[in-house]
Amino acid sequence: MRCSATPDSFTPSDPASLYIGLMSGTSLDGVDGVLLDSPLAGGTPQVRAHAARPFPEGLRAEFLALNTAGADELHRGALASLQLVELYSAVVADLLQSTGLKASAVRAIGAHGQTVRHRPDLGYTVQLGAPALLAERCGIAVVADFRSRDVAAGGQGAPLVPAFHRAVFAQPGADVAVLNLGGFANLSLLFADGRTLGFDTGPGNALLDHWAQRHIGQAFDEGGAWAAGGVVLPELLRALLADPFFARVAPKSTGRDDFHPAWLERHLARLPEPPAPQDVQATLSALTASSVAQALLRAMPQVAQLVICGGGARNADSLRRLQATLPGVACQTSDALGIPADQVEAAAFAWLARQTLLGLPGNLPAVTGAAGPRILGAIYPA
Ligand SMILES: Nc1ncnc2c1ncn2[C@@H]1O[C@H](COP(=O)(O)OP(=O)(O)OP(=O)(O)O)[C@@H](O)[C@H]1O
Ligand SMILES: CC(=O)N[C@H]1[C@@H]2OC[C@@H](O2)[C@@H](O)[C@@H]1O[C@H](C)C(=O)O
Repeated sequence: MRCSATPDSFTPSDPASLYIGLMSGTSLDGVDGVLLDSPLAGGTPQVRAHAARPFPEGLRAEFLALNTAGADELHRGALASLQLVELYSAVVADLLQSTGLKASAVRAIGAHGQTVRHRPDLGYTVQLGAPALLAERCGIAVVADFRSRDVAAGGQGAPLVPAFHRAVFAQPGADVAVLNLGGFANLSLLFADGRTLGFDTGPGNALLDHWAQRHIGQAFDEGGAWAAGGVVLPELLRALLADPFFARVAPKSTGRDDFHPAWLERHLARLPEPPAPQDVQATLSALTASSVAQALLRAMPQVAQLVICGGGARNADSLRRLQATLPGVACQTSDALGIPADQVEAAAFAWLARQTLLGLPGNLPAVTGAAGPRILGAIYPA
């Protein structure tokens, strides 16, 4: 368990301003939770506490397996959802304990759930979880299933974080881009004139994690040190970047349905000889950086600032490659702007739960392509 809170006990901005956000993302590393203080009167939302718990290995493996067709999926998915709630409840308990708050002080929990399929092209997206059980366990209202309403309105259901990125990272008079480097990567473009755009750019860490697990037996490449010692294979990089997803115009979103180990294997099999695994890791890292840079420069050529969040912000090799592909852009992690990189997504889902309870839209139609703004999610009362 990792847990931190603001050092002194705090008084919330107003009695209805505290929300918890729980994020278990596509990299399948575990659950991040934050307590967000987002005053009714407005003002920039503040993270007051953070807690994180890793997935037990069995649950991680089961969620990974549930990303592809398999036997008895409904039963297995239901059981995995119940296990996820155990982890979610533990993170909520950690947050309450570290802040000394009672459950009744928290207005709602925004629980993302675990994405196991994402097919907006077919009209659905699936985030596993058991929100009724979470509400029962915690005694706090839960908002869940954030993406389906946007998909029902013809949208991609993702990315949903751009509106929150605008609330916390926009700077008056500046064009700012925000990159979430999770299992997959997405950009938010915060234009100085008030417009916000955003889309998924492709793989973030998911393929890097897969390759590191397979060849060095580690869940991820710590600091990107292994990738940094490899040599980028230009022919492979060109072939990977030729995937039609990268050229598609937004709105667009992606996930393990599109970029998976078999996709990589198909490309590797076409090389004249088997590459050194470390060079493949370097090439995958270059793929993330190049796909982000290409998409960013196409959509916001004048960009001068890039804020990086998500666990990939802890990968020095990824940061170095991003900076090298974007020489004119000042790249910094979100830590420098007040929200540590691994807390931003959880904070976004706390904020989205707040939007829902206040009867406000959470999606941005210009981002997702939905027919209009929609109040997202389903509410499970305390
Ligand atoms: N110290 C580190 N060195 C290198 N990589 C790291 C480090 N810490 C985290 N990561 C990377 O970040 C990933 C986790 O990122 P994060 O939690 O933001 O993803 P996620 O929320 O699961 O994904 P998504 O945003 O796609 O839903 C890990 O799987 C790993 O690849
Ligand atoms: C379907 C799904 O879970 N998508 C995630 C995933 O992880 C990154 C990228 O792909 C993004 O589109 C989205 O998450 C972020 C938090 C979002 O919705 O903004």
